[in-house]
Amino acid sequence: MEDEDCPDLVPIGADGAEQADASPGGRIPVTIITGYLGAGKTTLLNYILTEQHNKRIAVILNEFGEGSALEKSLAISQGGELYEEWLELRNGCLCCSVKDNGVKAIENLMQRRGKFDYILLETTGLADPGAVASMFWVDSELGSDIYLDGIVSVVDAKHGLQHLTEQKPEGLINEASRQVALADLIIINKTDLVSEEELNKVRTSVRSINGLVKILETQRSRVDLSNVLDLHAFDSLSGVSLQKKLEHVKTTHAHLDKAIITVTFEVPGNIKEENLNLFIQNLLWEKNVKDKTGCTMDVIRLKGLVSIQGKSHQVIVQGVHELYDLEETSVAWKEDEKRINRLVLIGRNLDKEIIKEVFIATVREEQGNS
Ligand SMILES: Nc1nc2c(ncn2[C@@H]2O[C@H](COP(=O)(O)OP(=O)(O)OP(=O)(O)O)[C@@H](O)[C@H]2O)c(=O)[nH]1
Repeated sequence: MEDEDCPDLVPIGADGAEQADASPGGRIPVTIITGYLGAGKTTLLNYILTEQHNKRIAVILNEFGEGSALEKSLAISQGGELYEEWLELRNGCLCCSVKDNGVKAIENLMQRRGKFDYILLETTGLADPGAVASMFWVDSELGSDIYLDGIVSVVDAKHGLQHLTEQKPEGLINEASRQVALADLIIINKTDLVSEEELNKVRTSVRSINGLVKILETQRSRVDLSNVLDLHAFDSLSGVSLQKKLEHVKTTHAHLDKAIITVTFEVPGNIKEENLNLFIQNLLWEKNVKDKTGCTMDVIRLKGLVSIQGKSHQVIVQGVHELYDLEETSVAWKEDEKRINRLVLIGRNLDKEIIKEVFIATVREEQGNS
């Protein structure tokens, strides 16, 4: 498919002419919608596009088939008119294909800047949303015009448990679990198809993977859009809400061997930025932090608020796979406030005590100083 086939605009609202308020800095948010096959992603997309929210939304559909490129159409009826949106991303290596074609598609979209103010990107049910997120989170050329707002993962209430608990051969990750691990919002959909007991099991399973994520339960992917759009999950604006969340997050326990879990810990005191970088790089890049059995701790998502020496405000730590970022938030440390570092890690082979020990050892020099 040629460049001009990138998604067109989807006018939203009574006449489609009104622009919503610009995002901070005039940048356009990107929300990644992920979830296992048939969970209800397209249903969610259609719901968002047809709800009233005073935004003009561009849609990217990212489909990969078995061995050949697929294309998919999405027809949106709005105000009696039918808009058909197309985007085809060529198949091949998943990450490269997503990256190359995705950036190109966005570049094309950017040329129409001003005509839309939100991007929704639906990944295929088998995609690693982390690879897609990395592309939007760090690309420096695009960084100034768009930003990753959040990852929304739809879970099928009926089949989700089976997908989440499916044992993969050694070394392979369960994609459904990874999608839950990376999510900033989980929508458990199709609740009409399950009993309360079954729903509890799915909810428990989701929570055991991701102790931080907000969970909504619904039918036909109908959710209050304020929970889905403008999450600011990857920028320092989320610092305020993250603080409360971190205080309540608990370390979870694996239901299965090798399952993805959430680990959280607190360490008081100020730390040096370079020591924090060292800790994170050992974990995410060098991968030299091991569990008791010698397995490498595999961190998929990292979030935290820390107290960096010389900084008057809390610093937010964000990580997705091997990428991470530190950014000062608008939350100032109060004069009499106890300085503290809180981290949440989601991944495999995580051992809370070992990670905490490694953290303390890496930042030790600065403990107790202010
Ligand atoms: N019973 C029931 N069916 C639903 C619900 N939500 C969506 N469906 C149906 O489930 C099927 C799959 O929904 P989609 O929105 O296409 O799911 P998807 O995640 O986009 O699917 P893929 O793109 O194939 O991965 C469709 O037939 C929907 O109509 C729900 O809450 N309850």
